[in-house]
Amino acid sequence: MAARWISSQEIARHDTLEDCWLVVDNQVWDMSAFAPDHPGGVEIILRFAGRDATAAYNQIHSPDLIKKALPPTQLIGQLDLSTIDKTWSQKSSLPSKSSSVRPPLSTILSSHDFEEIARHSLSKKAWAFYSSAGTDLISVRNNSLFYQRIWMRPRLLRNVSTVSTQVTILGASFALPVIAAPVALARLANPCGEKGIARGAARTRTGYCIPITASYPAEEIIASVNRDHPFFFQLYVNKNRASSEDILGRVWDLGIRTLFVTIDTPTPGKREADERVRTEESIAMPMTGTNASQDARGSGITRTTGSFLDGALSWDDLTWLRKHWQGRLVLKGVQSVEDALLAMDAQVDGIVLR
Ligand code: HEM
Ligand SMILES: Cc1cc2nc3c(=O)[nH]c(=O)nc-3n(C[C@H](O)[C@H](O)[C@H](O)COP(=O)(O)O)c2cc1C
Repeated sequence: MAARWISSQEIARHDTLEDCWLVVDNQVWDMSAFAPDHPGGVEIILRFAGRDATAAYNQIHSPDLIKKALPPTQLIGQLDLSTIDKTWSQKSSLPSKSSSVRPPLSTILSSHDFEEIARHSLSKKAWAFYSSAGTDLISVRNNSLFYQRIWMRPRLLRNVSTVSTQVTILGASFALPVIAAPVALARLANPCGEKGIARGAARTRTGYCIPITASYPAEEIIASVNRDHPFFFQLYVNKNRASSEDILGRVWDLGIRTLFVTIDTPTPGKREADERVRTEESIAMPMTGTNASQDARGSGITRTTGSFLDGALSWDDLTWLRKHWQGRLVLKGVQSVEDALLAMDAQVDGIVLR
């Protein structure tokens, strides 16, 4: 088949995650499907979307990798060299080394490494949001100290040549006894947002509790995963109960059967670091219908998106919840023995501490 010649101007128009073309050695590749799964991170691909990535690509990869990694159908043509103008040449030089370039995943050894890299590579606002905690940070600091009090008492001389981390949690079978917690607005850290987390969870057969505060609607998150996986869903109850009922119906229709209802947030926390860093772009939560904004007090994402939270929620509302949710019910955020006992009396299927 004759090569299709593509002008630099046309290539430049395909510069988004959903519609992402990239040039390597004058060949034009459609990276839209591969970009979110690029082992070197989606950001670097996005940075070259609609541009010539030859120099950056060759610094890292061998020339034939691209043909091995991408199906031939993604090769859509040849850069028409006669259309190269000044704008194209300028954009196609190597970008200066920026702190937003993250090291290869394989070099990250622990969650402390992740935290350190995030501190330097996230936007100021994203870092303030994810790393901040309530008021004087007393709970968050002490939580880490309490974790350090948990010690193992190893029993030895057991045959551990084959071990299995396989586990069943709330009726769902996982490869590891770990569930990724619901954390709002993952898109602040990466354009794939919760879709990326969901894909990773499905690929590694680990749990993920999709938050109502996600940056994508649950429908889009689930649709981006190309295999069956038992996802959980986290609900903050809305003052407008009809809105919560609608969400519960949507989540059920997606095949989700386990609901975590967060009960420790009758009102948004006072996250001071998050208040202090201005919100530069509009940040929406499609399922809560709220947007991050700024006012005289500051730019706290938690506060400005949390106006829907229902401070009137009480144990009596479990009857209402049961009426609209036939699946498993977990209460998230229990912090005292007394409340754990009340949860048992209410016959919920589980509790999450803190
Ligand atoms: C243009 C098409 C590209 C394709 C098809 C592609 C494909 C891949 C593949 C298959 C890997 C897995 C490891 C390997 O086999 O080497 C990888 C890793 C990686 N890629 Fe790319 N890549 C592309 C462009 C780029 C560009 C432009 C950069 C810019 C710096 C880049 C940076 C990286 C990095 C840093 C890794 C590290 C992986 C690790 O060790 O964790 N890639 N890429
Ligand atoms: C930035 C951030 C956003 C969070 N968003 C949510 C949320 O939307 N819903 C929820 O139930 N919990 C949310 N949480 C709480 C976490 O799910 C988790 O319970 C908490 O961070 C304690 O776990 P950790 O010690 O592993 O951080 C959030 C926590 C953080 C730090």
